[in-house]
Amino acid sequence: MGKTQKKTGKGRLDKYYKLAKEQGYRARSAFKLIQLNKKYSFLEGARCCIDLCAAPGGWLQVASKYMPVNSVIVGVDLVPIKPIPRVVTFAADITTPHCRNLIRGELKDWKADVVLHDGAPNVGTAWVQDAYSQSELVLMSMKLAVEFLLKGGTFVTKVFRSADYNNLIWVFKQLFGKVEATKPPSSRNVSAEIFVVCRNFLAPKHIDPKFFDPKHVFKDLSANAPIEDISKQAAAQAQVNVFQPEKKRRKRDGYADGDYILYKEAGAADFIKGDDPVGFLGTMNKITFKTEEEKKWLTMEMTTEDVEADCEDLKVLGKGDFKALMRWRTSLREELGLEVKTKDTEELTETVEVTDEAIDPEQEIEEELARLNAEAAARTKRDRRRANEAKQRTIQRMQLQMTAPLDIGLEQQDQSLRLGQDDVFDLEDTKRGLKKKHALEQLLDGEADGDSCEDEEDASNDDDEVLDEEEERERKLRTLEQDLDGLYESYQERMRERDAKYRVKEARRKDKSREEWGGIKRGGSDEENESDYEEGGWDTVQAVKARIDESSDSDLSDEDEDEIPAKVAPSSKKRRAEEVIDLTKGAKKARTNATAIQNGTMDAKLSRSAEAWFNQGLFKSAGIDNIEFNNEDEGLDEAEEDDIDMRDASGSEPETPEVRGPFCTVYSVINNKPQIESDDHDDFEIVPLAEEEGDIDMWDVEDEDEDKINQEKIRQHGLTTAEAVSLATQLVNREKTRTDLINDGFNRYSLNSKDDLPSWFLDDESKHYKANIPVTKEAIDALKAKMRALDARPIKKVAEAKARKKMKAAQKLEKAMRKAEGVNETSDMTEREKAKQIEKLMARGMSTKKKQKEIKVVVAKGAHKGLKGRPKGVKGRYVMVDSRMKKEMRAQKRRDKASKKRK
Ligand SMILES: C[S@@+](CC[C@H](N)C(=O)[O-])C[C@H]1O[C@@H](n2cnc3c(N)ncnc32)[C@H](O)[C@@H]1O
Repeated sequence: MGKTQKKTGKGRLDKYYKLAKEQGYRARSAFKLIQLNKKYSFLEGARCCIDLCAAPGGWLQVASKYMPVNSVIVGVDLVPIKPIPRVVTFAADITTPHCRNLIRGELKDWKADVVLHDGAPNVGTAWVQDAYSQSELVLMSMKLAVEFLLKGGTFVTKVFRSADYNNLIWVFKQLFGKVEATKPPSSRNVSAEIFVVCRNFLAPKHIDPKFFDPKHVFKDLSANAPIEDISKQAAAQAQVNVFQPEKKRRKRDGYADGDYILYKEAGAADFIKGDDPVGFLGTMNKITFKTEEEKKWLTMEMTTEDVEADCEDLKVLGKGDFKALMRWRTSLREELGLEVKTKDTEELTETVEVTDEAIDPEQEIEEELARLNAEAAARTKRDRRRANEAKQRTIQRMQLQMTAPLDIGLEQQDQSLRLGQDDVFDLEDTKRGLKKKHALEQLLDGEADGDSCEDEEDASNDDDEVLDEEEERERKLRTLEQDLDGLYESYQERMRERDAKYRVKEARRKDKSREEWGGIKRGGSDEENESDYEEGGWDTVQAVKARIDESSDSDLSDEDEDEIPAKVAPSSKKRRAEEVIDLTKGAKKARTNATAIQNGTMDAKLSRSAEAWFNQGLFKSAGIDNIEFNNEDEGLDEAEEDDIDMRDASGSEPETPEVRGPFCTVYSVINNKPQIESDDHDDFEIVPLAEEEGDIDMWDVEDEDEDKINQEKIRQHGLTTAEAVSLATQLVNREKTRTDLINDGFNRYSLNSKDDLPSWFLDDESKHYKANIPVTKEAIDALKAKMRALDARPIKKVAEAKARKKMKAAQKLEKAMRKAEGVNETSDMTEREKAKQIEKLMARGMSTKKKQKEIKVVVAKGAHKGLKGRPKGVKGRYVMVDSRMKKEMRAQKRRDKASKKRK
């Protein structure tokens, strides 16, 4: 019972239902159109679309989303549709001329590029009748479509697979160039619906009206096969229904013709005494107890309340209920003497086909041997793989100093026990257990119908299954993960398509993630191999692990250890030299900006030691381009400052460009990249890499030059996060040393295995699973001050306008001065006149007042009366006024003048 209800109840609330809710579509059917459009792309280029049978409006929402902005969308349905932006809707029956007129009125002489039809008549009558009216509705919608469709247009319709299906397709093919039937993934499998996409409307001049006449297009249902044939067909169908009640709704191949009545009742006697109880249960809705004999059966012991309830409505029964009814029938028949017990058992077991062919015993032994061999091989393979995995894990832990050699034994013990490493709660195992138990119960019950036979087979195969269960589980997990990955990708894709904000966020996140821990950094690399050396600690460890495996579990040989640094060393120098140049620039900036807080607000907050640091000559001496920082935590070595110039005159690189300074370290820490250093000298300790690049998992580093980019960013904007500022301050104040920071870089967040983890999970982790770098109050205050300073700055346009004004004033002044010089040099003027003239010129040059252009007032009288356009003889700007206005203006001027004088 339960199963059937699920399909109609919560079972219907599938992922598309949830997606529709999530994305604001009114109906899950919206996804059908989305998927159809994805396949055939008919909406993107359409300028006019008619949706027939559009309520509640899911398809209209999709059309409005995917069609160009100015397109016309019209929706019609029997029931009114809630308004949708830029969609016109009507409530009308699509089979009526009224509906046609409404659409015509809306479209005027426009033609539609797409006509959609997802109509479904109101169900309730027999299915065959429903199918018929559905097909009829399709025909009607096609009639409307061809009337409004543009040549080359598309008609999308829903049809049900019934006897009329082929006829409909034939008609479509007469009118459209391409006709394809498809079932989008969002259409439930249990539904017989299919979508036909008819493209390239041929727009023939004359269309035979018979194409739209259901009588001609479809078969006459009344002229069907005789009733006995129909009932036989129904009975055959019913067999399937009884043993697989959950499948009884599958009607994709169409229903038996002529089976008009949906609700059927029959007496219990027909069931008990009839020859075909299974067919009976499949076709009937109810078993009645009307006759005296039947009523007597009701009082019998075997007719339990459950049986009675089951008889009430056969359509809602599950497999178990049908079995119960069959058992009831058998026992009643025994009671009535219609059947003897042995025969009954026979009957029940007759569905079990035992194909007991004579098997050669030798062949049997060989087969058994082969099976056992295969079993043993599989087991050995599995054990070996597990042992390898455990070994790799141990080595990795040892490398990270997480495991003492003593632990190894413990782990191996765990491995041998295996139990401890399995999931405590494994659904699959539980299921299998239940399955076995069920099979056992069935055997004890002695049930022997088709299904129990299946179960028995299952039980007998269980031993074999145990062998493959591990693989099976892994396979399932893989499939599940792939599915999830796929879904996640499509989710991201959708988000990207829909949401510009999301794209920006993603881009920002990627930017940010670049600043996060990128693994153990190598000192440098060859140009061409640079990207390989960008890899992180985990990959490096992985690579080492791979090598260890290759050299059959032995530690790295001395040879290997020597070999790799030798390979890397020359390029590392070059790389470091490049960093020096970048860093020195960073340091120069830092000098002026004090720990890269460019506005200097941080200065006040810095401790004395920090001040001392920034007061060093290094920061004060202007024009220093190349500064070498000492690699020691103690700060700059005076002696080494003399060796500041890293490049000789020819620009060639220095031999030993050993440069690491606090800013470099801060930068590394901001990037969360610990750099492994040896204690005794300044060079990096190179963590050996595997030779085979293919073995190395790449980090998600998108830009090979990310270090440079980040350094550039810091140079331009300073340290922008509170974490970075805190670390920089701590470093400068000697509260932390580089070694501390490097050690901090190895945290529980940085070296997790990323093996086989799905991308959606990694994405999520990269957002949230990271170390919390402590921030100080001072750092936050400094950043706030920086932001305040930024806020206080005028906006670009204002600044530009001011600058323009300033420039113009300067130009004016310059011009005045030039003129004044000219006046000064003239000989035909007295000194007094010259001085006066120069004073005048300079006053004009200094004045910021704009000379207002004169506007001529023209009175609209005489020749100018009623004149349109420029009056004759008037040049420049003018304004037409009537004489009154002119007088008033003159009076105003007089008054102004008088009041000025009085002042
Ligand atoms: C499956 S729904 C359509 C869902 C719609 N495509 C959506 O996405 O929201 C079928 C619709 O067909 C409508 N319908 C059935 N017969 C109709 C007719 N003769 N004229 C207009 N609409 C009809 C029903 O009212 C029902 O709303």
